[in-house]
Amino acid sequence: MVTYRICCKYFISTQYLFLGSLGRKPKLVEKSVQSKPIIELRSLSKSFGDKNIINNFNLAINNGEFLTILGPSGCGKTTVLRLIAGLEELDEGSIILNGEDITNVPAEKRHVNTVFQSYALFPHMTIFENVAFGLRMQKVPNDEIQTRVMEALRMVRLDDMAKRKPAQLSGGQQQRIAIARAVVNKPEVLLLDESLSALDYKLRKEMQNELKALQRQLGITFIFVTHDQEEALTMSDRIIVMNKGNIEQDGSPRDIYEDPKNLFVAKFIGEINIFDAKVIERKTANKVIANVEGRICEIDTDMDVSADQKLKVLLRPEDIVIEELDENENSKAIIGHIVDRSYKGMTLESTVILDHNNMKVLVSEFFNEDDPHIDHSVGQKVALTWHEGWEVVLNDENSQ
Ligand SMILES: Nc1ncnc2c1ncn2[C@@H]1O[C@H](COP(=O)(O)OP(=O)(O)OP(=O)(O)O)[C@@H](O)[C@H]1O
Repeated sequence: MVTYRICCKYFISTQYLFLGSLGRKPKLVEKSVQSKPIIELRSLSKSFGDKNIINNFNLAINNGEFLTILGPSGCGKTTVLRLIAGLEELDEGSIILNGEDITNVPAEKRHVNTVFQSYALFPHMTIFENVAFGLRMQKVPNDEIQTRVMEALRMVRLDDMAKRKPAQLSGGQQQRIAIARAVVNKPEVLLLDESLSALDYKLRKEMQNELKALQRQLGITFIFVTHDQEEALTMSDRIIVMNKGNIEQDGSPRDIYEDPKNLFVAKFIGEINIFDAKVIERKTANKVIANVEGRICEIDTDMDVSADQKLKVLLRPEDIVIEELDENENSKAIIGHIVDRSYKGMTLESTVILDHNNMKVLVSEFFNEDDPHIDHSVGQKVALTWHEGWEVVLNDENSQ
């Protein structure tokens, strides 16, 4: 444990220093998925009574992709999933699976399977019979059922539990059985609706890794629905952020976290500090001189801006550099004082109140015992700047 923590600290702090010297965040190696769409949702609309839930919803999901639909409760995530599964009828639009229009194909004939939040295992049946159920309904021969069920159970590493009943399994194991029951039908697409939300924190973390590994191993397209942003960032190749039935942003986890397109996405994913800024003048094609909370500095933007235009500058807690105030050295910084400080394992978090407007700013520093700057304390006057180029700049009028 100690070695692990030291390694982590070393990795993160060296990465952090390396980044600081480069002035940009590290490149991640991202898995490539086939760019051929397996599912196309074309202009979907759905209302319940007179309440419109989904309106003109368009999305192409690539073959082999782990796609997460993320959004607040009630935004329509499950409705999208149920429309794909054929469990709800569309008002308008069409659904294409592998080039074939399946809009009017009944749920049981679609090559998609759903794993729900409640695993819905039959309590009186053995694990084997639970997994075999769909195949028996399809009148698959017995010897083939035997082979396919055991193969699916081996895949989720529960083949030694085939004779048990669901009540004799833990929550995580039951969840794996629900997945085995879905994959035994060899679906082209697996739909997972809040499938991990009933698990406790530790098990949930383990299952996130297992599910991701399983998806890579199976090569099946996964469409995963969650309102948990951390889960979405950890597991997905691509995230769709939804709000009130619309797509706010469609991108890789890194795009969504580091380059949110609007304030809704920025606030929904992780912590963010939102500074008011006013344009002074353009300096180069992608740099503007601006007044950000009283700090005259350069910000990165190629937006078409004019003098005095209001902007928003968005900074994650880890983007901000916090230093002890030295009036001579930090005259170009934003000034405040620390009101709270908390240890988070690999990071130290400070809450800073800005002197000029009492705004609360959250700052996160990677923990490094050798760094004297980490020695800040509550009450201390501090100067805030940020790693050049890490800011996200939004138009004030677009950022509502
Ligand atoms: N069968 C239904 N009849 C009437 N209203 C429904 C029905 N199903 C869903 N709704 C409504 O549609 C809206 C979207 O529901 P949906 O379940 O798709 O949201 P969600 O984003 O998945 O939310 P959550 O994260 O809470 O599950 C909600 O206001 C919900 O009350």
